[in-house]
Amino acid sequence: MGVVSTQGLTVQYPRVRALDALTVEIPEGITGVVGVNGAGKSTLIKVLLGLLRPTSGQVQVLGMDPTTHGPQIRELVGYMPEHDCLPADVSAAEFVMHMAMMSGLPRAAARERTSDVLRHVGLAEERHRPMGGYSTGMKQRAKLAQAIVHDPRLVLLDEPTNGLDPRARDDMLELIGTIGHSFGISVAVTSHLLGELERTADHVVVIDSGRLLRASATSDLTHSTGDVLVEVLGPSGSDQRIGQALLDRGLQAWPQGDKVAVRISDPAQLDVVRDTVVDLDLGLVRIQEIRHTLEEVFHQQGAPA
Ligand SMILES: Nc1ncnc2c1ncn2[C@@H]1O[C@H](COP(=O)(O)OP(=O)(O)OP(=O)(O)O)[C@@H](O)[C@H]1O
Repeated sequence: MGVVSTQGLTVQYPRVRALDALTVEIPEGITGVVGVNGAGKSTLIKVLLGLLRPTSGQVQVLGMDPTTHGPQIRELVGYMPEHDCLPADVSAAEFVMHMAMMSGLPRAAARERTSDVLRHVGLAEERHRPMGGYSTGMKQRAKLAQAIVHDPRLVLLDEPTNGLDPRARDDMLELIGTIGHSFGISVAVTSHLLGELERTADHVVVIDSGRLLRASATSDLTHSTGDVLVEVLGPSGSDQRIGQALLDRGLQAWPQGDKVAVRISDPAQLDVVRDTVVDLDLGLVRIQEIRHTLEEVFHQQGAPA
């Protein structure tokens, strides 16, 4: 069984049905929960934490029902809220330590875990400064630190890359990868950007208007296009030479940046590519499979991205 499973989960607000008969399984590992703003992602997280009672349907988080076992679930689950909710005049060290003790850790253990976790998220140096003076990226990392300080089995991250510049966003995604793959904490991370999580998430759940659009392993969605990208090392113009030589040998090839894309319909054609590079006395850097991006998959299907 997955870390989260829902059956026919419905949440009706007075005017909006935020979740509509949602049946989904979130397995161990890193799962991206993707949907446009208003799709119902935050509502799902609130139900999973036992903070919001569903109108109908069933939910299990780590095998427990949040409507009856909210406190037990919150002991084993970390939560990073979407919006800025950090007290401005408190330092990250004080705040994360406080959250660790709220989760039941004794003072000495809480202090040790706080210092470890702030180091993991890259806030070791700034940990004694009031968080009001932090950049958005630092605030997001402080929110992430409090979500994992009690070493949960599952962490729910609500739009952790919101408001970050591209570099801070990449750092955050890398950190999420480390939490999920090296620390062994399962992660459910929401995003309104379909393509953002494809390198980090093992699984993708796509929600649209409170309904499940798609749930599958990321690698199943981003399946191979059947084309490869060939990168060679040699004097300038080597990519054109290799492209022409491949065309001469009957392959379909076309330039892509400073590399050459080649259509492969038979695995033996990979040998032809390799031999052609050798015959031209060029260095073969890599032959790389070209995969569909998540955005391409969904745009082809006419689904929202
Ligand atoms: N407390 C509430 N009362 C009434 N309607 C709500 C409430 N919270 C959310 N909604 C509505 O429910 C729908 C789903 O909202 P939700 O916040 O779950 O979506 P989301 O996918 O997380 O989007 P966002 O990233 O913008 O928060 C939206 O139409 C929203 O306006």
